[in-house]
Amino acid sequence: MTQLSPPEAWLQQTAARRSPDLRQERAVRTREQILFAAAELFAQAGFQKTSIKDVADRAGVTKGAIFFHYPTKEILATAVVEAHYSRWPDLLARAQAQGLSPLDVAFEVLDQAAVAFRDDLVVRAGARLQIERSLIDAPLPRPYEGWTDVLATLLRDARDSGELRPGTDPDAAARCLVASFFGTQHISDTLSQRADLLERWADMRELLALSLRP
Ligand SMILES: CCC[C@@H]1OCC(CO)=C1C(=O)O
Repeated sequence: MTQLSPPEAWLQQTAARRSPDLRQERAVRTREQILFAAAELFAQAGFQKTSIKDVADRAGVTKGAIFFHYPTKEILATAVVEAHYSRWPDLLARAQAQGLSPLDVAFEVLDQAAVAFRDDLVVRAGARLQIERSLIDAPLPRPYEGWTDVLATLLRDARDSGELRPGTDPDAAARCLVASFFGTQHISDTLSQRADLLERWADMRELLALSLRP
């Protein structure tokens, strides 16, 4: 007697056969589910204290499903760090779409980054993994350089439009902005899990604006 598939399983198989995209959509959803579960655990416990089983349990999938999408924990951590950096181009585009001056775009994008570092789980996880990068045997993206380049370009535009204090080196100022933001979010994370980040960043931002504007 042939074992009949239960109607639900059969329907799913039929649907999958009918629209291969359904299988692909499900794979994309599973991949995202795993990434967010990993981000949650990496942000809370860090790389070494998070196991693939922990991620599987949190995502509600099997370990096999994880290894299918992310063959190693290092590859999974790299995907989280890459997702962290993938947030910034949209943030910059939104800041640039507001018709602000170059210097005001620089501050706006960092203001919004502060909100993301406080509220966005993937951003928080990526920041922690970068701190723990020496423990992760994988070629993670180099930290800080992307932000430094973007801010240096904005500050060069600010200089060229007379918006920067005369004699200010845009590249040096960009490095100072990155170091100031990094240190502010790191101290806030250590002391309050970033609960007070917006207030701390507002204090730092005020001092930086005073030193950068003519
Ligand atoms: C904007 C400051 C730099 C930023 O702060 C935390 C972190 C994670 O490594 C960063 C990066 O790599 O760009």
